[in-house]
Amino acid sequence: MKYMSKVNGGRGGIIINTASITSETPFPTIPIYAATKAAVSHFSRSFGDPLYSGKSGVKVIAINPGLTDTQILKNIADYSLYDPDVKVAFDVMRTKVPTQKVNNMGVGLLQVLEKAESGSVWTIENDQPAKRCLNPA
Ligand SMILES: NC(=O)C1=CN([C@@H]2O[C@H](COP(=O)(O)OP(=O)(O)OC[C@H]3O[C@@H](n4cnc5c(N)ncnc54)[C@H](O)[C@@H]3O)[C@@H](O)[C@H]2O)C=CC1
Ligand SMILES: CC/C=C\C[C@H](O)C(=O)/C=C/C=C/C=C\C=C\[C@@H](O)C/C=C\CCC(=O)O
Repeated sequence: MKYMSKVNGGRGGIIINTASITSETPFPTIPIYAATKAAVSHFSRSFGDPLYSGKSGVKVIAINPGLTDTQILKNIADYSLYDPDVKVAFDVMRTKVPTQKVNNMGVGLLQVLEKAESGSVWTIENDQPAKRCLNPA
């Protein structure tokens, strides 16, 4: 921000923070992970306010990916509280929710870069276009 800000002679820009759809709803299998993502989303909404972006010319935006086919989905044990039933519960959840291809994150990100206002949060899931996430819904 220090170097991007127009206040300091920078050119402005866009910061995209990666949250998760787990930031929007209680998520018992990964409570600490979900809480940190809620913080990322909330921080982006606040720091993206025109109070800051109006002067700096730097937009701050968050994205909430849904389940996406990457390595992190194989590392659930590293992120959950210790309980042998947690991995089972997570795997059951995964059978009920579609996992999107990584490519859709790239497509959705371009859509967000083109149209998102500073302070907005966007969900990208299920191989669908990016959709603005309103809070409260
Ligand atoms: N894959 C999914 O279903 C979802 C992923 N996300 C978020 O997307 C982002 C990217 O994750 P993925 O590509 O899915 O996972 P990934 O496991 O494929 O990639 C995560 C990368 O972060 C790196 N990393 C981990 N800890 C680090 C550290 N302390 N310092 C520097 N690098 C570190 C790892 O080496 C790895 O390259 C993460 O913030 C994740 O929480 C959000 C929602 C859903
Ligand atoms: C490190 C943890 C591994 C993956 C988390 C992943 O990166 C992530 O952020 C996204 C998860 C997305 C989940 C998508 C589906 C949500 C479905 C809801 O209908 C289910 C709601 C609650 C589930 C309760 C639970 O499993 O804890």
